[in-house]
Amino acid sequence: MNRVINVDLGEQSYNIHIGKECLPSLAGLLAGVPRGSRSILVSDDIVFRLYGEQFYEILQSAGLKIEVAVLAGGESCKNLETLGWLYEQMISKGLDRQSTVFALGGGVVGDIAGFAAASFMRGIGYIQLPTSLLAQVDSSVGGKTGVNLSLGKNLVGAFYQPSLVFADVNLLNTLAEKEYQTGLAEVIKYGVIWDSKLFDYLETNIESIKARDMDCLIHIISRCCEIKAEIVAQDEKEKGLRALLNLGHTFGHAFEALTEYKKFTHGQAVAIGMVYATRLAAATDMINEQDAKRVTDLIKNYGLPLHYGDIRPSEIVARMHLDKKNTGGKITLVLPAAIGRSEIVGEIDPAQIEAILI
Ligand SMILES: NC(=O)c1ccc[n+]([C@@H]2O[C@H](COP(=O)([O-])OP(=O)(O)OC[C@H]3O[C@@H](n4cnc5c(N)ncnc54)[C@H](O)[C@@H]3O)[C@@H](O)[C@H]2O)c1
Ligand SMILES: O=C(O)C(=O)C[C@@H](O)[C@H](O)[C@H](O)COP(=O)(O)O
Ligand SMILES: [Zn+2]
Repeated sequence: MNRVINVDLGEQSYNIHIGKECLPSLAGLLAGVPRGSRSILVSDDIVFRLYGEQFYEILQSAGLKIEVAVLAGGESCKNLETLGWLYEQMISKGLDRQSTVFALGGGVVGDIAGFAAASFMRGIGYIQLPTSLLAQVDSSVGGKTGVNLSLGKNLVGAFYQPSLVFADVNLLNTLAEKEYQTGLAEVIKYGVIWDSKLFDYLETNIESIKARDMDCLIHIISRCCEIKAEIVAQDEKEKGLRALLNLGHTFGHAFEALTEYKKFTHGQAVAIGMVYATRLAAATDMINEQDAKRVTDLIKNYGLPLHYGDIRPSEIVARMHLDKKNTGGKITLVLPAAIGRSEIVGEIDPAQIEAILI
């Protein structure tokens, strides 16, 4: 039986299905997808090679006319050029306003395909089929779609909700170790911002989680999706509360952009960002030393990096000024106050940030 979590957004509400070896149940969930028009399965090279045929057959067996578009994949392809290419594919393959986009892959595919769906012919339906841990716990839920610019992450995009999220945890068996760790960074984030019990669970079950025990994964993915659904239902467009999901991201996005999206995965950059957000919180007595140590130790114990390397602190702070949470040129950050509780703090002095970037 799949776990089902509802994202309660009025007319835009949808379900997240999470299960083990649950692919056969997907076809039965597609009743609402219009059959008269062509749909498109968007994926990346690696995922399509592993799972493309299987998903293609499931979608066909549900009576859909399916076209395919395969991106090169990786963070450096999450840009306007790839988006333009995808629009051309959608036009040349005969998609129309009743068409549906199926995003099969990690967060990169999900964010690009979601934004293509949001903007193609002013918006068509889309379904998230997340295949990475990061996508199953975070990016497939909540409707943030978009692409990067060379100046900064996700600077162009839309809030646009999918009609279904379907996650088969068994797909994670083929995920490279670094990509698995990258998803764990976002999982740790949920523990720090919202749920001390989840944080304890991550500390206690480290060996089973590292070994990708399926029951642990179902527990973690379900809990992260529940938290995200709760936050998004209260603040879909990030007027306030939703910004908590950005813990570590203002630093992390700067690390990613300054290394041309090549040195760190998103989760690695967020992990380092959480270390520095925690350091800043400790320096301003917002969090006690013991909790601050627990955050950094957990990140380290899951094999994630703790330092950004040889980027100049002044450049990091300059990039942090481009973050979408800022207003009037002042930096806003999410800082941890305790395990399970973080706060959105505005008007942070850039010199204070630079001082902890050691
Ligand atoms: N929209 C949101 O709310 C949100 C949330 C978090 C992150 N993001 C975005 O998500 C992106 C990162 O996502 P990601 O970590 O999934 O990266 P990704 O999409 O690049 O996937 C990572 C790598 O894993 C491969 N892969 C994916 N599933 C696989 C599987 N089952 N087996 C083997 N290989 C597999 C991919 O081909 C890729 O090489 C970033 O661009 C980030 O900004 C968005
Ligand atoms: O869903 C959200 O809200 C998040 O902030 C989740 C983040 O993990 C994710 O990386 C998101 O894409 C960052 O959003 P951004 O608005 O800072 O670009
Ligand atoms: Zn993120």
